[in-house]
Amino acid sequence: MQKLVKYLLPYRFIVAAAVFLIFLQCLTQLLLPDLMAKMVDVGIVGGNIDYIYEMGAYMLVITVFSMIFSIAAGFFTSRASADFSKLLRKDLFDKIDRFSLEEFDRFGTSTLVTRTTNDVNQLQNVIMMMLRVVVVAPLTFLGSILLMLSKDIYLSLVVLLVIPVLAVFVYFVSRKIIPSVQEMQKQLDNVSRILRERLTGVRVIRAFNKEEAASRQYEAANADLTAVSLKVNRIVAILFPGMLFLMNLATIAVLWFGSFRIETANLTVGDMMAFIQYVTMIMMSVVMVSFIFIIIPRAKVSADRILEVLNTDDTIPDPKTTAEFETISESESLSKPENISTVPIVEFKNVSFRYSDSEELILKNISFSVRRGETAALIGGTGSGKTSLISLVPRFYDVADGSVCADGIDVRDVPQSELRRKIGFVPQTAVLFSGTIAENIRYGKEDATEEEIWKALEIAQASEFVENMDEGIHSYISQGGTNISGGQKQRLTIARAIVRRPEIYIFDDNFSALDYKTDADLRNALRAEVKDAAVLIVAQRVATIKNVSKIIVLDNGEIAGIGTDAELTANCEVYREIAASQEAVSPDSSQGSLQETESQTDNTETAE
Ligand SMILES: Nc1ncnc2c1ncn2[C@@H]1O[C@H](COP(=O)(O)OP(=O)(O)OP(=O)(O)O)[C@@H](O)[C@H]1O
Repeated sequence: MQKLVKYLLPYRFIVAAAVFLIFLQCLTQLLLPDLMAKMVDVGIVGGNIDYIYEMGAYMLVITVFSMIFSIAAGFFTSRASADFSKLLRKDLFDKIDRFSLEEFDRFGTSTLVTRTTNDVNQLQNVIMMMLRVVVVAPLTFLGSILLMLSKDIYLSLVVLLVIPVLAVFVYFVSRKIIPSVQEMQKQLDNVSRILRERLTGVRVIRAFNKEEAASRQYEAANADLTAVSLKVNRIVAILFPGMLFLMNLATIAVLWFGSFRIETANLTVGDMMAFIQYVTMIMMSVVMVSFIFIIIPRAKVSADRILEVLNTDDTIPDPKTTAEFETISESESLSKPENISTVPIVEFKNVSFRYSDSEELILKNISFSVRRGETAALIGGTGSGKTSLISLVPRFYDVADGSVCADGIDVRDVPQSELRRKIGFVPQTAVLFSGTIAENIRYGKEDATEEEIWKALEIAQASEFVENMDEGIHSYISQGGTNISGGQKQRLTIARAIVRRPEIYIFDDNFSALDYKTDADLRNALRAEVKDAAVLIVAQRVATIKNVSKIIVLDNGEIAGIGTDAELTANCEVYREIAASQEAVSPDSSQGSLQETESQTDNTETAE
């Protein structure tokens, strides 16, 4: 937890001011019992009304000051703790933002959300309390004891005997809380994970009439969380009445022994009343410390969870010494075709790959290359490794063996931002963010003009439906793109990649969600636009990739064949099987074949 203290350092002056004000407030509190004792002994017992007024006025002024110090300290502590959590949340967000997909897979999204929100809030609350307690508790404790001793040593011993009993009680009860608090945090993660899945999958749940099963699962998780919260609260419920009991016991002891001391020694009634106040103050400081015992373990759990994120080493770091891509301007590259066709823009050299959580290789010995102006289509059964393969190009994951090169340079040797600048990636699941269509498209190119946006939409076959929207490209997309159709969403994500004018387009099975005509129109428009770029495309339908010069057939993580449709039909058993299975289930598949819709010119230059 100490490691997180650095987040308070920028606010050290605010913290210092808060601590100083709390210190002053504490001193004023310690003055009051003695003034009250004097008021009782001289004013009440001695019948001196003026003295009562005088002491009363002192006490009033001190109380007002105490209140002012307390309010000002409150402002400063809340300021420091709020700023602390703002800074911590920012750092957490920045760290998570840099995570590779491997870390996302490892942590899971819901726990990252809880850590950035709930756990940071826990720490914020703790800091607010701690700033007060670390000053008030020791100062009140020691101050009260010294003042007590100055009045009557014998009576003080009675009180001092009760304190260790209280401390031992607090220690043992608090120790019981720590594991339960850790468990509570885990259960909270579980509830938020289930809630998230249920909410995002609400359509599937309804379509399959699984509401009951879903609510049973949620109820079970909820019950687990309730059970562990109850356990923690039960312990807390024992702690406070227990402490109160001991406090009352100490007060009774002071009254009992105090009455003897009044008779036998020279203890005054006022001093005994002050004694009772000191006892209360001492006990309250112990209560405060015990409260720390409860909140510190909670905060420790939160701090550990936050530090786990902050200390996670990037599994995909940028290289220390970076290579640089050769910049070939567009005009140059177009005018010198030899420049652009000799070095493959994407090359896989004996690549093997596994996810960090599995032993098994997902890709084995993959070698192929794609040149500028060339399209390569990946086809293969479900789970054959197509998505995994294309994820290696933007370096979402690192290879286990071999290498992936972009423009002749290993992707591990260039900064990721440089690498990704070359790539227009369209993920399998269309993801849009809350904001306007233009804002979403500008994720691809920050400074894209409206003209460029419309052009990209046109190529992606999205301009028509955007035109029909009330505010065109300034129409608002609600969270996750729920106010547009799945196909429309998909086309917008394609436009987002196109606006970037990348050198490498990667489409992860995005066209199979479109109808055949839109699919064909989009490919035609794209082919005309991306003459200079390489296109890597995951496809499901053989019929739509017949014109592609390089079809890569994946089977169980291995390349089963590379070639044109004709070559593969002649030589690749897996390809024939895929084609045959699709013809068998889709008698009209030939209608959508690009052979019929595309005018093929040069089979090395076609965009799928
Ligand atoms: N993040 C991950 N962690 C662990 N294993 C994964 C992960 N993603 C995919 N896999 C596994 O890797 C294998 C290949 O998955 P991949 O998604 O690459 O296949 P695919 O060919 O794209 O499938 P589909 O056509 O269904 O999209 C599968 O066995 C899958 O279970």
